[in-house]
Amino acid sequence: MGQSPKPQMNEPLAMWVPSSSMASEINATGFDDANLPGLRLPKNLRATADAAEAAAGADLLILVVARENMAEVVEQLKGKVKSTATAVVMSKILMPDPLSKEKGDKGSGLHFGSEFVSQALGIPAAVLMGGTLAADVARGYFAEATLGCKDPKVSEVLLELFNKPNFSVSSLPSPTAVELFAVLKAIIAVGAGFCDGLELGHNSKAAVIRLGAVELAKFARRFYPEEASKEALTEACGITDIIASSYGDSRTRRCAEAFAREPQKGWDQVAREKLRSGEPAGIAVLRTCAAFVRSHRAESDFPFLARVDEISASRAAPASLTEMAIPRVRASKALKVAVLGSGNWGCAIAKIIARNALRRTEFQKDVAMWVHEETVEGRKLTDIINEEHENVKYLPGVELPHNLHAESEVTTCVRDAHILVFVLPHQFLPGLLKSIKGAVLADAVGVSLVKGYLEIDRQTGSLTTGTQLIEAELGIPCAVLNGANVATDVAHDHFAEATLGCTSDQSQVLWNLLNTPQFSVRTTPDILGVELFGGLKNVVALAAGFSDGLGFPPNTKAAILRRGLQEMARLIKELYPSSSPDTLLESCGLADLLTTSYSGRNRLCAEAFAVASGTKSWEDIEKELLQGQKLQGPSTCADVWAMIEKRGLENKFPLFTAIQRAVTKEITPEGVFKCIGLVSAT
Ligand SMILES: NC(=O)c1ccc[n+]([C@@H]2O[C@H](COP(=O)([O-])OP(=O)(O)OC[C@H]3O[C@@H](n4cnc5c(N)ncnc54)[C@H](O)[C@@H]3O)[C@@H](O)[C@H]2O)c1
Ligand SMILES: O=P(O)(O)OC[C@H](O)CO
Repeated sequence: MGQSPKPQMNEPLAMWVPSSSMASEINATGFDDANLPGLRLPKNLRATADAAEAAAGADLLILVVARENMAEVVEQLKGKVKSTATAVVMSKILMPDPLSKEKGDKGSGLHFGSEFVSQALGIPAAVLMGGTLAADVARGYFAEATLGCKDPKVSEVLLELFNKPNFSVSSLPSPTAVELFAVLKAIIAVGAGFCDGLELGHNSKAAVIRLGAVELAKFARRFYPEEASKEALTEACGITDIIASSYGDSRTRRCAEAFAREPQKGWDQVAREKLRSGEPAGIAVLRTCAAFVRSHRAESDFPFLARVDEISASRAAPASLTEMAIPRVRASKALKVAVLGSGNWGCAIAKIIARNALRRTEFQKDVAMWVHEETVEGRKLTDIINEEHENVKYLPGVELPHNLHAESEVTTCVRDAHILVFVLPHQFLPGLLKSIKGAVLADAVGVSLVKGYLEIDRQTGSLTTGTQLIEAELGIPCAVLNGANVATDVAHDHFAEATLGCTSDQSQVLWNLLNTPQFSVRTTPDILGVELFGGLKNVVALAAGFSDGLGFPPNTKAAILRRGLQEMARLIKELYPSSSPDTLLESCGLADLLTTSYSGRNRLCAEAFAVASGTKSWEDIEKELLQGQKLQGPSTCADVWAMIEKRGLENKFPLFTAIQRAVTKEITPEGVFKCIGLVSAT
């Protein structure tokens, strides 16, 4: 490639296939029915079962070979490739490094595909990997990938070769950085598949994916400190690939789902039934990586990996995936708790709080819950809740603890309360605060579960968040709890995680109040980071709903979520430069974006909005689909947009800008994807 940097793509393109009968079939028909049924291959493609013949005279060798064929293909190529050629490896392969003992402590002990190919053929190897489920890429739907290439000149040529309007490629200077995420993400897809097989619901799945992503970043930092660039996680080879393979129909996820349903079948049988082949590639990656971690005696630092490995080796039951240690309780004075709000999430969290109050001596046993009174089938909602222990309108079918008391008088509810839990739709927060001002204890503490309260000063563009408003109006400190918490799943005790942003003096008591074995709370001092991630995901979830409404496949949806997550983090940094970059990987960040974008109300309504093609208003859709619950995305979006516009930041936030234009019908939902360059060829 050195002498001729621009490959000539108009010449016949040779493609190696595993058998001569397959080669003849493809050359005769123009179709590869085994791998890509129904799609005609380009006319200049010529199949051959002889790898050396396919590679003869080539400047560029694209290796996109199944794991089980890679060694054989490379063997056939040895000594037959041009010494100036470059390989581009797309196969996601991991093997134990045969040289690791000789390398001693310096050796990583793992061998990725690019290193294997480069060493065997004596030529440089780049990689190209991302959220690229093949069938959808072949059909022209938008997808994105990351090129890992050491040589900047070669990188330029490859970017030109691969970048298309519907296939967006960016580059990093290290192939290993790309492979670390794109290959090891298979372990996360195994965990995601287990969640699907166990039917754990979206919060649990988002929590499992988040735990996996955190461990993957930690693994990279620990064992590949030079290559592990922070960016790789938030590039297409990281977040996009993790999401596409955990939610799309990736082979690893599909097999793991089947294994969790019937572990007695074992991987071989599951793979035969689901893939018509042997053990899926992701399981080989999992085993190799787990053995490597054991050899470094580091299992206790990678509990997610260890647990997924135990389940896959039938040493633990699939259901143990989300087991958590039972927390210890510290006794102190009995605190009165008031829950302000009684909607879908209000009742689900009140159930947790009331159960913890019964168990733990530091809380008074009776918990008060303020209900915005209304009549349901001729009866007061407070009476129904107090007599039948069920909120039949907002959380039907879930029994509420008997020590939870519904109260319609808000000042009675907050009287003498030490802890005020704010959990109502953001649009009603200012009204509530006005009505309780002067009625709360001076040493009370607030904790806000409200997502999306962002008050923008239209003159200056300055921002007041919900916790800031509570502190200013009531003169009490306020913590925040946000996370991947679709309420109905939490109410049914499916495992979920949440992030508690609070000061150190509040953290123990609030954690004791909110944490349970099924609702795992992690604390951070980054209060505003937690709160803003919780609000901003409402906006990105609208784009996820548009993607579903328009029928876009998993690669495209994963790409829009990655772009959204980037803009969320960028806006938080812009507003609060001291916020922690680590908050993105807490439940309130990545995991909440996932659960909302796959099963939340914002997603649901935005999908309906896209399907209606401009014929329905948001108000009508909310009424039709949410049975009295509240949609937050469009109004949060308007607030975010006001902030962006006032500060002149449109260019830095193209996705938020485009979503606002679609929400207000200035452009179509499809226009959002076009505005940020996600164009599908179909
Ligand atoms: N539902 C979820 O899955 C979920 C999960 C996590 C966080 N959240 C967040 O929690 C907050 C509360 O959401 P929710 O799901 O409990 O509410 P919801 O969407 O179920 O909203 C209905 C609630 O609003 C109340 N209401 C209606 N008019 C009112 C008024 N004028 N004044 C005061 N209250 C009024 C209703 O009585 C009812 O309690 C929101 O910020 C939401 O984003 C929701
Ligand atoms: O249903 P949504 O879209 O309001 O999202 C619900 C929760 O915030 C998910 O954590």
